[in-house]
Formats: sequence, C-alpha cells, structure tokens
Amino acid sequence: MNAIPVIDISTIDTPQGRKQAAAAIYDAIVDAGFFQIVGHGVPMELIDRAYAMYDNLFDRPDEYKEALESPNGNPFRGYFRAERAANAGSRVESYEIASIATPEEAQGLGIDPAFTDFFEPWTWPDIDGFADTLLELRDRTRGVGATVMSLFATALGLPDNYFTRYVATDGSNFMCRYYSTTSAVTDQNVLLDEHQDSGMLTVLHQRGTYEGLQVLCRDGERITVPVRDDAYVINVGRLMTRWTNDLFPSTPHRVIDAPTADDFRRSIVLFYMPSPDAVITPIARCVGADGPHYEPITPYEAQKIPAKELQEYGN
Ligand SMILES: O=C(O)CCC(=O)C(=O)O
Ligand SMILES: [Fe+2]
Repeated sequence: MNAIPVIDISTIDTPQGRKQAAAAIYDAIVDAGFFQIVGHGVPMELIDRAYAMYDNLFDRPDEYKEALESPNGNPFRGYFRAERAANAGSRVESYEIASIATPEEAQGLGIDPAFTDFFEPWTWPDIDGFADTLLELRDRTRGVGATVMSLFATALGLPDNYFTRYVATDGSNFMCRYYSTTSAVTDQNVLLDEHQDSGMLTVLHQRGTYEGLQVLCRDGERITVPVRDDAYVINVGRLMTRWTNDLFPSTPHRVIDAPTADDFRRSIVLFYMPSPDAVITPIARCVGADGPHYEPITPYEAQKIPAKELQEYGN
C-alpha cells in the first residue's frame, strides 16, 4: 500500500458503475481500511458554508466557547478543547452534535429506554445560520454514509439495503475538528494520537494546506492522506470490524502538526452509527470455518470496550 485509493461513486446508479465502485471499495477496505470517494454529490457551497460557520465559532474568545461545553464534561457534545502539554501552543478544538438530542426524543423514536442515555444534549451557539447549516450538512453526510454502507453490502454479496434497518434510527455523531498547529513535524508533535475509530463508518472531509492525516499500514509504514476539497475520506471503526468478522480492519491513524506556522488544518467528520439498541452479529457471509470471532453486541455496549492494543494490529 503506497497511496490511499480515490474511488468515483458518481455512476453507481447504473448496474455496471455500482459493480465497479463496490469492487474498488472492497479491495481498498480489505487492504488498507481507508479510501477517498469523489462524485458523492454533496454541494461544495454547503461544505464551504459549514466551514465558515465553524470559523465564526472557533475564532471567538474562549469564554464564549466554554459556555458551549457539555455540562457533564462529555467530550462528544458541544464545544471541547484538548491541549497537549508536550507540544506547547497546540490545541485541538471541536464542536460536536448527534443525530438525536435527548433520551426522550430517542424513546419517541422507538429506541429501547435501557439504551436512551446514549443520547445527551448539546448547546448551540447564537450564530445566525449555524444550526441550520450544520444540520443540513449532517444530513447530507449521513446520505453519503448510507451510500457507502449500501456499497459495502453490494461488495459483500448482500442485498443493497442490508444495513438500512440498522440505521433507521441512528446513533451518529457529527463534529468539526479545528487544529491549532505549532509548525514542527516530529513524532512529539502529534496533534491527535494514533487511534482506531470505535464505530461503524467514518466519513471525513479535510480542509487545509498540508497532509496532516496519517494512516498506519499493516507493514508499519505511515502514509498521509492527500487533502482534496472534492473528496470524503472513508474508514471503518471497531464495530464494523466486528460486524465483518475482522474482514474490514479498523486501521490506526493520527494527525500530525504542520510544516510551517502558516499552515492550517480543519476537518468535518460524521461518525455514522446504527441505533444504540441494534444487535450487531458477525455477518454470516464473513464467517469462515473458524466460526464467528465475536459475540453479538449492541453499539451501546460496544462503545464501552476500550481500543485493542495498537501493537496487536495486523495479527
Ligand atoms: O481530523 C482528522 O483528520 C482526523 C479525525 C479523526 O481521526 C477522528 O476524529 O477520529
Ligand atoms: Fe479517527
């Protein structure tokens, strides 16, 4: 693996186009666990508008942003900031929303009450157009996630709509990460530590002037993901690895600092998730003679399982 494949999905409405895209996606995901898609149909105007909203938020004083922090300290709701002691001046700020805001709303959508504390509210900033813009992009990005899941289904020889019922009510999170770079590309100057994503599917838009996202390949090499305005970066998390009985790897990745002080990086990410009460059982087609590698699990339970030690990766 020496480059992350770029796959055009603009012709998947034709049987031939769908077959080709699904085959390319299968090869990419089984091999590296990462690929980029173009031809996804999300308007650039909407993506630009969302980045402008996030700029408006993150450029404000800390006190303004801190008022948008989760009252429970949940790093995945509203505003959050991480600073690295080892890396003076670097900050990673984020603003994150979900698909469903409250346990009551979740229960109204038919989610088992035992699972509804998965959902916690967030506070919107009082910035004109902020909420409308983010909700519009969140929903369009979920559409991209649904398309990729349908292509996974095709690639696995399953009906195209195989995953649809699992995401009918969804447990997704949607965030912007805003990196303050300090301009020193060394191993100490990692802005986001190497990790596997925990969920089903990650749909990530990158914006910036340098290749900050690094993917750890099975051979131990790290390759960077080119920043393309017209592309979404796709990878899967540990829940999808379980679902596919280890066929689709949740590949470790990290974000490094910038080469110069003038460089910048932002990303907008959808962590596309099934309903927290869906039962995820290794797909029969992915189970070989050695049987399923995992017990059935719900996303609710799965999020509590800590990351596999990274050194085990590739075993
Ligand atoms: O911002 C990025 O490019 C990477 C974000 C990421 O890996 C994550 O949020 O899980
Ligand atoms: Fe990640």
